[in-house]
Amino acid sequence: MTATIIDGKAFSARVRAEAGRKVMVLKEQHDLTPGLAVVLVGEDPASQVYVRNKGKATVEAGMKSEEIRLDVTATEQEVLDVVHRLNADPTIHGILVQLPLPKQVDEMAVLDAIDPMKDVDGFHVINTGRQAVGLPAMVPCTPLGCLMMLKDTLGDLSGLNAVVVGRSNIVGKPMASLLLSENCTVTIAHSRTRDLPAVCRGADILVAAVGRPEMIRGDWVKPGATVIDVGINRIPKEDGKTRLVGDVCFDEAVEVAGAITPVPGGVGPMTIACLLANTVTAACRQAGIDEPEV
Ligand SMILES: Nc1nc2c(c(=O)[nH]1)N[C@@H](CN(C=O)c1ccc(C(=O)N[C@@H](CCC(=O)O)C(=O)O)cc1)CN2
Ligand SMILES: [Mg+2]
Repeated sequence: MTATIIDGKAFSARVRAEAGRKVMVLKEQHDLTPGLAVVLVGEDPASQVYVRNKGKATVEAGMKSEEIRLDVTATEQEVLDVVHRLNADPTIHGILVQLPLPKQVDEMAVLDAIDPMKDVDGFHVINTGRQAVGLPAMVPCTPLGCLMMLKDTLGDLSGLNAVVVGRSNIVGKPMASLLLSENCTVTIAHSRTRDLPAVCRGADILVAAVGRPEMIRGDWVKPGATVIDVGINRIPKEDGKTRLVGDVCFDEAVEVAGAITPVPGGVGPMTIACLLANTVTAACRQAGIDEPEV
């Protein structure tokens, strides 16, 4: 039996459309236009594409979009100055600093400088802590998108065994915390985990976020499990071009899993859709109004 393919592209279109409808209500009923600022430091080609796509999606949803580009040689202070200016700008409700940053800039210092209310990436420790203890928080976009797809596929997640492979601050750890909030029994596996294939085989929900192309094989997957592949790895093809693969060997896993996200077209598109959703949420919270029901 082959798995159901979870279509992140179609799902993300619905999330984006919903954000757009909410923006329309906010404009009409509250004279509020949510604004998102994205800061790009340097010229990393993939980051340039993501930032361009974020700007386009923001405008398509009817929001204000501001893009700030700094040279690859920018100092930490220059990046902090931009963040401070955006923190003080009342037309900007969401601030995102595209990662990775050049090595002379301390990522933690920059993320820590963003006003937690405007932290639409959900990377500020205040938001990490608030989410962990069950308070309203801004939730990181990629794990939020994964959770939406899981709930759409499985309904109630209570009591399911979830294994998250990877312990990064931007995906693995927040993903595990969100799954715990949904009453899953959660294991975070990583490079030091003993017998990783056996750990994965115990998972009803398997989230792969290690950044290693096709590391998770078909025989690591429990029959019928739901597999969420966060990996985006560009690998060389024989013709000299490249192709995109996930952290899961899709062709093997699709024969075993109950449902699986493809790469591309799975988790990736949900990241940008959730960014729009988070910007709407941030704008409403800053204005002290309930998020519109649409
Ligand atoms: N400040 C942040 N930096 C980064 C984040 C983030 O959430 N916040 N995540 C990633 C990059 N990223 C968004 O920024 C992102 C990655 C991939 C996709 C996407 O749609 N991927 C497509 C394939 C695209 C391709 O062909 O390369 C897919 O999976 O279908 C969207 C956003 C790191 N930095
Ligand atoms: Mg750095």
